[in-house]
Amino acid sequence: MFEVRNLSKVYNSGVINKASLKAVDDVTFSVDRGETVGIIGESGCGKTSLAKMVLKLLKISSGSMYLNGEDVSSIRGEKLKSYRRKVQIIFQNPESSINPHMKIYDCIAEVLRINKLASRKSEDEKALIYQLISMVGLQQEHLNRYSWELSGGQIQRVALSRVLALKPELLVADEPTSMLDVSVQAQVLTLLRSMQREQGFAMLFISHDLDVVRVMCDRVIVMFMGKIVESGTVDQVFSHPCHNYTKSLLEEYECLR
Ligand SMILES: Nc1ncnc2c1ncn2[C@@H]1O[C@H](COP(=O)(O)OP(=O)(O)OP(=O)(O)O)[C@@H](O)[C@H]1O
Repeated sequence: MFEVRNLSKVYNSGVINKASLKAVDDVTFSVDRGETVGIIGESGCGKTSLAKMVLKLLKISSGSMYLNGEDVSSIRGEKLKSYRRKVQIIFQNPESSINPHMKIYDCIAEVLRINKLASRKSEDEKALIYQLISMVGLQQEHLNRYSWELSGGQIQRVALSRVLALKPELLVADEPTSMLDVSVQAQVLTLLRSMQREQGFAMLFISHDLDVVRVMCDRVIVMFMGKIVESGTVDQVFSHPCHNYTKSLLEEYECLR
């Protein structure tokens, strides 16, 4: 469904003393419809750079990406617009994707209007918005509030309702619950899984939290200094890690349990 082949990202810096850093180094993997692939690794190993390339927010230095078999590495114009609708992200910090000056109703309506998902007849739009918020467990009274009048978990639900509206083919979840209270984390993760079951999208799940990865993912990719050093099913990687870095990551995890 979605595939990256030999993807790399090199950052160049310095005007006089030119320096370059290979943040993502020759990464190849795929994720299928309905499948969740976890991406784990220490801070600075290149997870976000990889996610940004997948989202086409960052230019790739080399390699290629395919969605449903089509090479999307250098698409532009209408094709890029359509790709951006099919590939969505849920951020760590949901506030960053919700305009604090708009009521929640308008934040959701904005997505429907930009993507022409409901006729502008207010009744059609309202019906779809009511349906979306009920799918993510919010009530109609929340629609009349601003994001700063909601809890972190409720804002993440609003962000999810906007993603649901677009029926994405691939969802990149970048630490989607790390800013939430532990009690709310489980609710949001359960919601994410039920959304995936309903809509069937593929998911790339970036997380530092190995417990969450264990519960959410089918397969896992371990990154170290920009490279994939290990990958496999969650059971394989957690029970029989091969690479020294994965072993130390899991030892640390076992100590904290
Ligand atoms: N715009 C940039 N210009 C130069 N270097 C960058 C840029 N963005 C990231 N880097 C560097 O690339 C490397 C990978 O960064 P990246 O943010 O992809 O890592 P990460 O695994 O997502 O880290 P974290 O878990 O802390 O978010 C780091 O060394 C970082 O300093």
